[in-house]
Amino acid sequence: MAPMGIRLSPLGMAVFCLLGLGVLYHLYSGFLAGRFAFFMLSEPAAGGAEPPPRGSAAAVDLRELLAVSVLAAVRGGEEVKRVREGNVLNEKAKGKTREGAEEKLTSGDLLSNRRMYHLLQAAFPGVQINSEEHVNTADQETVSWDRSIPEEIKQKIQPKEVPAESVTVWIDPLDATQEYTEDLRQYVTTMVCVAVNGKPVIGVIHKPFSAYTAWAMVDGGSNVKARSSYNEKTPRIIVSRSHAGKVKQVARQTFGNKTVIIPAGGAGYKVLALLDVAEKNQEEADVYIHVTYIKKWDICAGNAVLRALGGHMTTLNGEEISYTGSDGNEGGLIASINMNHKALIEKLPDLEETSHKLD
Ligand SMILES: Nc1ncnc2c1ncn2[C@@H]1O[C@H](COP(=O)(O)O)[C@@H](OP(=O)(O)O)[C@H]1O
Ligand SMILES: [Mg+2]
Repeated sequence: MAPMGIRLSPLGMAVFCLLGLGVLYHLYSGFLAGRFAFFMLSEPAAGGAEPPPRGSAAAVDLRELLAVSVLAAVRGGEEVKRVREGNVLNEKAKGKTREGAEEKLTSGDLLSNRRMYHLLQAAFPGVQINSEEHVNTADQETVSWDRSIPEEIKQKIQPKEVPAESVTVWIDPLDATQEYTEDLRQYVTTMVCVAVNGKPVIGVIHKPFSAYTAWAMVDGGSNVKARSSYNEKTPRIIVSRSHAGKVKQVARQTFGNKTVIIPAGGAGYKVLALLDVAEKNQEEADVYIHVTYIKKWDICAGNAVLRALGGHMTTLNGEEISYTGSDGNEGGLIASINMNHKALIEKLPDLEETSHKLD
């Protein structure tokens, strides 16, 4: 039997060619070409977020967010400094911590918060912003961002888009308020943190009284680095001076009675103490430990900076802290860089047991 042959009529051939041309045109100019170009140009988003379609209204560029975060920390810091130098703090008590310490609020906190919040909110209206102080939305401060990106950020950081809904920004308009009221200016910082899907990705820590700013972005770059060495055997431990709880006992139980303990104000200041910060009023330490309850705006920026530089900040049980949802962190914290963080955690006493023994 002869093999079956397929014969196309001339009309069939023409239809077939037209269809082929249509497919080629679609590939060249349309949807797929755009998608291919996007994947060629961008790396996976920081924090594991799926990259949104390029140019989509719901996308935000992390490099732009970093630039605005630095600006917000600096502009907020101007208010913090102005109020302190004017000596009219209007100090109030806004409540008490769980341990019974008075939580203070000053005009420095409120004016800095107002500036930082409105600047970030106007630049990124689609992004969730959590700030330490209450924001009066009717009281719109018009601080706008001129969209300029500082040269150093442009050189070190590539644009990186993520979906706006994956981002949570945490603002601390004045860290170390207690020390601010005592005029211990060296401890005071303003901080901004950007979390993507709960992971801290961008951290900015600014010292308003010495015009020093540290920033870092995970998988991006930074203007600050780790020190060249740390003392892992007998680390100097930096701890809170005004919300200490049992941290000194925990540090001594872990590292011995001779351990050097440095009490200091501010979570931002204590993270900077672990880094190479050329600042005359900055102490140095090897590990930062905090045992009482603390809020996420106090620790997110430091966590992002440490993570970007290869360090760690976890709860005392070694769990990562998620920067979405509730604003509190219950599990204490331990922060280190260029050390075996897991080994540090294993050395810590069982906290439940410790708190019974120490009561
Ligand atoms: N037990 C606690 N409860 C509530 N806030 C706490 C806390 N311990 C520390 N903090 C806050 O964490 C920041 C750093 O604390 P410390 O200086 O004691 O290390 C301070 O933030 P603010 O100054 O921004 O309020 C402080 O209020
Ligand atoms: Mg704070």
